[in-house]
Amino acid sequence: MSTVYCAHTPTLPQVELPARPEAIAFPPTQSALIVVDMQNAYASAGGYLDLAGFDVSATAPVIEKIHQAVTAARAAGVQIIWFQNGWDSEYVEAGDAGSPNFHKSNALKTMRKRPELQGTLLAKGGWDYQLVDALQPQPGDIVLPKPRYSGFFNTPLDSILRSRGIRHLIFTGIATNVCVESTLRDGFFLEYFGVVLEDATHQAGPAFAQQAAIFNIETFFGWVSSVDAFCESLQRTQE
Ligand SMILES: C/C(=C/NC(N)=O)C(=O)O
Repeated sequence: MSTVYCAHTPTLPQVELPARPEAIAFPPTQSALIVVDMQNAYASAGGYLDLAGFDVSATAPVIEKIHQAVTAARAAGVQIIWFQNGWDSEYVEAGDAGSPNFHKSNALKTMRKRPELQGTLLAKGGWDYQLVDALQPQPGDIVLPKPRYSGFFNTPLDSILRSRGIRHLIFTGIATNVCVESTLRDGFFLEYFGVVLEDATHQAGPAFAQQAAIFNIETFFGWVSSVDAFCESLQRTQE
């Protein structure tokens, strides 16, 4: 089966990553590994998703897979970008009743239902907002706060990427069907090549939400691979 190459990066050394629907090549120095919202809110018992009734019992292996992907990517010169989703503790950035986010955010809805949680969920400075202890940024990584599901909306992400010549985005994190898919889709419209490492992601909601997101990405917006394939491909190019 053929491999997809970006026509604008032909002279750089390329990593060939086995993926679905076909292999994709990317130059490590013009690629970013994006870790989406690996905060206590999304990955820890007692965090927002858990309190809102979503199952977070299977996030430990995802954290481990992300750790492996980040370590391999960093060693290969891939830019690491950590997203952190949330708002100021007064929730001004979340929007008021004039914003659909006010009505659709399950974090905001949970706090309206349980006023004792007000000011805790996804609030900057709090435990819920923090990245999980096992995944911590290192010098040279970029940490990007974002106020909505897509990492491209109202953030400097596009400038950060374009100023570094980055065209390839490799996605990990939670939730596959919300912030991962939203950002990958926006990236597609902005001419970024998006790959998701599926075993380093987890959905918010039932298993079919993961399957549908992966189907959408594989079929319409990007490519799907695994952490082992990613690490092995990077290793091969460094030998
Ligand atoms: C449901 C949800 C998902 N966020 C994400 N990081 O994918 C939310 O923020 O409410």
